[in-house]
Amino acid sequence: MTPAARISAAIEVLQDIVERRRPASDSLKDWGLSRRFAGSKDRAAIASLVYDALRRKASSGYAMASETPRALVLGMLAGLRGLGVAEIAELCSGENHAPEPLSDDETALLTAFSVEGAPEWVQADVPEWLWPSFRAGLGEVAIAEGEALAARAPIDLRVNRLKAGRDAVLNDLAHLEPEQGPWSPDALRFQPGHDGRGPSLQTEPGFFAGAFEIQDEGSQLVTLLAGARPGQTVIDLCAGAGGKTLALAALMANRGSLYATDLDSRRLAPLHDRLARSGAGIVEVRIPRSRGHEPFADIAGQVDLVLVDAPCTGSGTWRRNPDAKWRVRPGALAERIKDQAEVLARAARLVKPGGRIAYITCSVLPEENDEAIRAFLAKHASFSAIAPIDVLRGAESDFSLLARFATTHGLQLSPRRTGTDGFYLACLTRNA
Ligand SMILES: C[S@@+](CC[C@H](N)C(=O)[O-])C[C@H]1O[C@@H](n2cnc3c(N)ncnc32)[C@H](O)[C@@H]1O
Repeated sequence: MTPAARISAAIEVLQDIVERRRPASDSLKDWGLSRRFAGSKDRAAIASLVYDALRRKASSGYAMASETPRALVLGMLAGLRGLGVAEIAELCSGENHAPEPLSDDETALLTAFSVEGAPEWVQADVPEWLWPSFRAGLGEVAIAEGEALAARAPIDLRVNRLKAGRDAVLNDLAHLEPEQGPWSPDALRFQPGHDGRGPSLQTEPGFFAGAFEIQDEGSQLVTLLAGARPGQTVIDLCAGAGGKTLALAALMANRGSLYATDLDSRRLAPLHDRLARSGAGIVEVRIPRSRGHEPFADIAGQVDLVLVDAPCTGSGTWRRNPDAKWRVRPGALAERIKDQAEVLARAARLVKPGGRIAYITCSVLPEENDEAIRAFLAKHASFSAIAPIDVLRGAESDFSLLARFATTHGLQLSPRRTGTDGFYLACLTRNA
């Protein structure tokens, strides 16, 4: 397919997303299945165009005075990809599956492309209903934070200390030009290419050998700071596919007991292969038999660390999933706040006196972060929040520079602040 035909395809996919209110991944998959002539490179390029258009949906719509799929794609080409109006006009020839030629209005809007005077939520590309909360969480610079969350994300990997050293992995992947991650000693980073795609790390021999896992550096950092130590008893209560379980096993140097579970046992399925690859021998996966069943009743009140990687809106991961930004509904935030209270209360029953709960979200919204901790502390007098500065002091490496990202009870990371996804961590201790 020509670059112009890919743009037409992206407009078509966006039309399907809007008309049928479908997740972008579903529309892209169907498009690919029904257009067998499109190769994998075409499909990847079209997906990249669609996701880039979604990143800047509000600002492109404003600058183009329209939110039609065509306006969003044209606006994205100018606003995000930096194409000049002449280049866009050349792509829009109307011939050989290229988009129709630009109208006079489109030419004028693309020439003057600007979001000046737009409401703040538009400039930040954040849903209007979420803006007050986003602004409260990120303060004066919230527009710049929104812009950073609307940019493309790099791909990070975590070197698996159980299987390899950082230098060996750096060496093995030298052909892909890795950079050292900005914070974690275990993190390597790959910048996305011009088309938004990164290297396919999952086909590298080192990946199959378990030398590394793909994991955003923010996720690595909050796990590092959770405070797991070799020899401890640790539960990963919301383990999902186990990204943090694997990191915990490495931090514990494969010594102690590490348990993983999830309310939704289907989410744990990929963990078994990942565990085998990683060499994490201390992990026991426990599956709840029914809702309300506690698979850790036998060790309740005896656990050193309970990691609560809580279900949340995912607002900190909008760089990786721009579709989710516009799909999240107000009801979902209220639901997640209820889930967070429930899972924290459960963690409180498991942790021992003097032990710790590490509460994590991939969100930048205060309702799911400091507010959730405030509500928990109000109901659990036997717990106190550990001051963020003390959480940093307890880490194995010097993370003191992160102290400026402290909130009332925790630490807030974000693409603009730390160059990572937007993660929140608060540590609580059960008073002895
Ligand atoms: C943010 S995801 C976990 C991601 C995972 N820890 C990782 O690092 O890849 C949150 C998980 O919490 C689970 N969950 C939701 N409510 C829960 C509850 N009450 N108890 C335990 N897990 C819960 C969800 O099924 C989901 O898998």
